[in-house]
Amino acid sequence: MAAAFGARLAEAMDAHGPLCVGIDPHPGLLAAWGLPDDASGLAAFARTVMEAVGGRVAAVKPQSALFERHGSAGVAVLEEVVAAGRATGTLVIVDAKRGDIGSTMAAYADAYLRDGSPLAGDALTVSPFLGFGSLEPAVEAARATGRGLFVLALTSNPEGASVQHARDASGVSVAAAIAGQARLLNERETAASGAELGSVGLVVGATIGSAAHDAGVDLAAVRGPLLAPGVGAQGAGAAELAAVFGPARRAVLASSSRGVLAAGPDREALRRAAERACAEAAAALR
Ligand SMILES: O=c1ccn([C@@H]2O[C@H](COP(=O)(O)O)[C@@H](O)[C@H]2O)c(=O)[nH]1
Repeated sequence: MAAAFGARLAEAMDAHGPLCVGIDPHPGLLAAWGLPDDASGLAAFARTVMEAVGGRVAAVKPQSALFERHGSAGVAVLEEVVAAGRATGTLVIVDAKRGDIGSTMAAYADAYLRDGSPLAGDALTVSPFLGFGSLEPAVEAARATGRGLFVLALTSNPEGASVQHARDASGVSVAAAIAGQARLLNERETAASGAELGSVGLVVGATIGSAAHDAGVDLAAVRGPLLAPGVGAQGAGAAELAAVFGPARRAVLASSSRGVLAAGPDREALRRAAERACAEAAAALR
């Protein structure tokens, strides 16, 4: 079995810095790159990004929806991205936000977290809004194969607050309850392995301002990686990263998609855009 995802991610961030480049082939970006909005354009886009940043950043995060919109041929391109990540030693976080009843979750776990599956990258984003316990098959598959999960907790979109900040009768917010469950799993893993970070991360948007504090979420206590989308096109930058994550900042993997991809299709320009975004994130999270 591969080393645990938390340890592999910590090593990748030490080597390359705290940036994940999102691969989001939006129709507008395909057009701006002079590519057709079909599976051939998608493949050219994804290959260009991987050639530009593969082996140079800690992780990439393909957005599954933007591959799925091209049907089975698009999903085949997502499989290519997973393979390219493996070939270049770049961690692949498949952003598919899966979540369902346990029996169906087991099938998602087979697709995205089992050795030998062409869609299985290094980690998967998952949704806990059918109950954290429904994620158990994914937790188990990730643990068994050295993969990781990023559980939605405080998302970067403003609409997320209406659910995530809601409190139960004892005053605990939904986000704090999710963070507490991740913390328990990471405590178990890190107690056994001695690793700094466990493999059950959270998605916490870089755009959320004081929401972690307001919702009673102690991000540092989670002892798991914190995937922070919202950098770049959604408006967050160095100041927001520093303010949102405070004492948890060493666990943060900042994620930017359109903010980097807008520099394409020139590979050198893409590479430089990723380097700039990484340097900014590193300075903010030091
Ligand atoms: O809370 C969340 C969770 C996931 N995302 C995803 O990240 C990227 C952001 O793209 P940008 O172009 O950098 O805005 C995208 O795939 C989202 O689905 C998020 O933004 N917020």
